[in-house]
Amino acid sequence: MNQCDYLLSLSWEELCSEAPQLIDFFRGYGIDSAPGAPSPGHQIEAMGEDDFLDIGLTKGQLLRNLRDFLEKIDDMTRAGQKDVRELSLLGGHDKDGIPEDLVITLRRGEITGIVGPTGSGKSRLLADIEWLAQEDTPTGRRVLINGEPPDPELRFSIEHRIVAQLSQNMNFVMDTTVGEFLKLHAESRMIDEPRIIENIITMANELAGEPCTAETAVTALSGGQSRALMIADTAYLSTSPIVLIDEIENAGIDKRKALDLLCSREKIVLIATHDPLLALMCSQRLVIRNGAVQKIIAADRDEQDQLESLLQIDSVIQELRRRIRAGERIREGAPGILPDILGKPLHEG
Ligand SMILES: Nc1ncnc2c1ncn2[C@@H]1O[C@H](COP(=O)(O)OP(=O)(O)OP(=O)(O)O)[C@@H](O)[C@H]1O
Repeated sequence: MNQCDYLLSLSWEELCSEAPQLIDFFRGYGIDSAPGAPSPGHQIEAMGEDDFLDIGLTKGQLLRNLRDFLEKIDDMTRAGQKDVRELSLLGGHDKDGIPEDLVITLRRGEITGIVGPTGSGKSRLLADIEWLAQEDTPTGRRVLINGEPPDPELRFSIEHRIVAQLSQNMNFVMDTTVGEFLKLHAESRMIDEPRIIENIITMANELAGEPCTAETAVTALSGGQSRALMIADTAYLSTSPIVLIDEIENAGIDKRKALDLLCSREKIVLIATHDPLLALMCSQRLVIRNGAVQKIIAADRDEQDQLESLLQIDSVIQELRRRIRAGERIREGAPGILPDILGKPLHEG
């Protein structure tokens, strides 16, 4: 029995647990689980000429659409499982054409920072990865997946994208609510789990601090809330194993939680940043100058100690921000703020 015949032989109840996406497919043609209806297969068999006229298809076309739909589900499942274990970057040249001495392999669960002066080429490096460059971008770099050049299907496919990009622009133009937006995204991924939407909203609220609900209009989200929602959405719904982030420093979100979340989902994360905290949270950082990676610095114990001190200072800034937002005055010696931290000098390095 082929997959299509098998699914048509299932009862509505069995279908609900084995292939819930098909329930909506059948409903789209008015074939629904009415009381006493044994299975969609039986209902299709019982349909007369007039019924097919009503839905504007012949029985053959309906079954063909069903097969196409099943193929699409298979495709998406395969894309989600596409096993990207490693991402390698091979050097091209800097802005003056001088060769870039770079061979690096990034693995899942690793966060790599990209640092360097304004205009040095951080976003360009992210774009090279997004395009899975093959000496065909201004830098001449090559990107390998699991040690090999990616096949063209992977490079140019819209559905099978293995790279998710979180850009600096997070403006929504859609007139919809957070819940509907996430539902649409989940449906487009053929994921039918209402809990996932709840989890994404809960996580976005943990990251942003200012809560939104499923009923909040996406156009009413602040910059920080939108960024937090996109990060949580990427972590839970995106099948892309590689995540690129261009600057989250000004978004007012909990950066460490955001990185921990992406890391826990076993993604390969690259983040271009000017923020010392974010840079130090990475497992390693690429230092870019004049369009080329000049140095790779791995995180070490000393820097992790510095990070702990910086995080304390950051928590003071966050607390100041919270109090100022709440309309409070800031007084010297206010509990929990200045004296605790200013007495602790940073280690010199
Ligand atoms: N190796 C290279 N060869 C030629 N052009 C390059 C190279 N690297 C970067 N560029 C170009 O230099 C310009 C600045 O690069 P980019 O925008 O990536 O800088 P950035 O570090 O992200 O800057 P910012 O910190 O301001 O966001 C872009 O036009 C980019 O295409």
